[in-house]
Amino acid sequence: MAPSPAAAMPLAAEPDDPEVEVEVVVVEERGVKGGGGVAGLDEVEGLVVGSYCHDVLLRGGRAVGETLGGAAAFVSNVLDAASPAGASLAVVSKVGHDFAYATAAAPARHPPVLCASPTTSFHARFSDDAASAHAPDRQLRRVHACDPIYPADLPDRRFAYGLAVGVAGEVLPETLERMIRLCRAVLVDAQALIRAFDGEAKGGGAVRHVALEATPYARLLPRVAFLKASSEEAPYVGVETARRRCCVIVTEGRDGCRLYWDGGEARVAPFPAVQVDPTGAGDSFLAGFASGLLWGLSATDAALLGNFFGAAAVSQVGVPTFDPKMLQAVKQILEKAVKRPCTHINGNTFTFQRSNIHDELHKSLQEAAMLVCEQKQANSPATDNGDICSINELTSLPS
Ligand SMILES: Nc1ncnc2c1ncn2[C@@H]1O[C@H](COP(=O)(O)OP(=O)(O)OP(=O)(O)O)[C@@H](O)[C@H]1O
Ligand SMILES: O[C@H]1[C@H](O)[C@@H](O)[C@H](O)[C@@H](O)[C@H]1O
Repeated sequence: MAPSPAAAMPLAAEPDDPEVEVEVVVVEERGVKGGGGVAGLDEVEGLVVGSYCHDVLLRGGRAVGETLGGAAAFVSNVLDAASPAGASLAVVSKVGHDFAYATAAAPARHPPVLCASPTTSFHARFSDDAASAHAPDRQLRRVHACDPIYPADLPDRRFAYGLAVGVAGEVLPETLERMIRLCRAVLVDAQALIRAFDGEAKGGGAVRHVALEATPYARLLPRVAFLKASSEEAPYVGVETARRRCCVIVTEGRDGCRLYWDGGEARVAPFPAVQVDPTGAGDSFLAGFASGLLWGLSATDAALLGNFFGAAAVSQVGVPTFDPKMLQAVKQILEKAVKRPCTHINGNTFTFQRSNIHDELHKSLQEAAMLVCEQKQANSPATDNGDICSINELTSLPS
């Protein structure tokens, strides 16, 4: 998998920023010491910033499920499961005293900060006719909003990479800027930047989108490595402008995803899934993608891992539990595929183009994806992932 110089892009560090220069040296030293994990990682730490939340799923006017939500929960779930040995994670998340999932796997591993305000909560109203893969599959209302995450809430140390994954406007522009200073490479979910909330009248504020260019986040884009948006969010991101500043990934539901960088683009094929709940697909995609970069894959190859975990996420309600056999199979595939003992997050540049192992990697992961489908068929609908109530109408959520 030789890096392609034509498609290489420098990391988003400001050359005159002394803080960032120090970080480059420290992380590269860690990376080349090697010998730790399969991809040669030795203590590569990631930073995930975004709050856990409560999700209430509604259909036909009534609640059909209540689950742990928040991109940080889905993202840390995938990164903990799929990263190579030697990679660790710090999660900065805020919840209120009413938080119902402190003992669920992700928050138990990465405890949130407790605030006086209530836990962020969303009502997701599913329509009966989400026919197109690109149609909005649900209407979201933010019912409660926990405190924002301030720059001072971030740990005062350096990270190999960071994921800005707010759901309710909690990642402030100054917090993203601090992340950029602390992390060698930052990956951002557009939903953290472009969500606005209509009047918080009774019943909460409907989630809508604003143009990224009109937000204070826009000026930070040249220092972001990857920006992920769903096809619904893409028009607000302005892909043609944004791709000149960073690599933009647009997820297209069951159709997979597309990557756009300055000078090229690629389509990455999806994996089969039995969809029961689309919530968290984008979050799981982004984390799968980041773990692909950690394994040393090019961006287009890493997007395969994004599609893989996006598909796995829609197969379960709430934060998914992965079959250990499936995870073992995925890691074996990656160990076999990745020969070079380095990670692109630790290198000086990212490469974007598909490598010559892309198709083979897709085929092998497809076999592992079948394990997810088999697991789904073997399990009864209720999953043990911290649901408040079990949901019997799972298959009636739109597919
Ligand atoms: N039905 C599906 N079958 C297979 N893969 C899917 C399906 N739905 C989603 N995915 C995978 O998950 C990725 C993200 O999905 P999608 O584009 O729907 O994100 P999203 O709208 O941001 O999701 P959410 O906001 O619910 O987290 C897709 O790019 C794809 O790889
Ligand atoms: O739990 C979900 C999930 O994190 C989604 O990605 C986000 O769009 C929703 O707002 C949130 O409720």
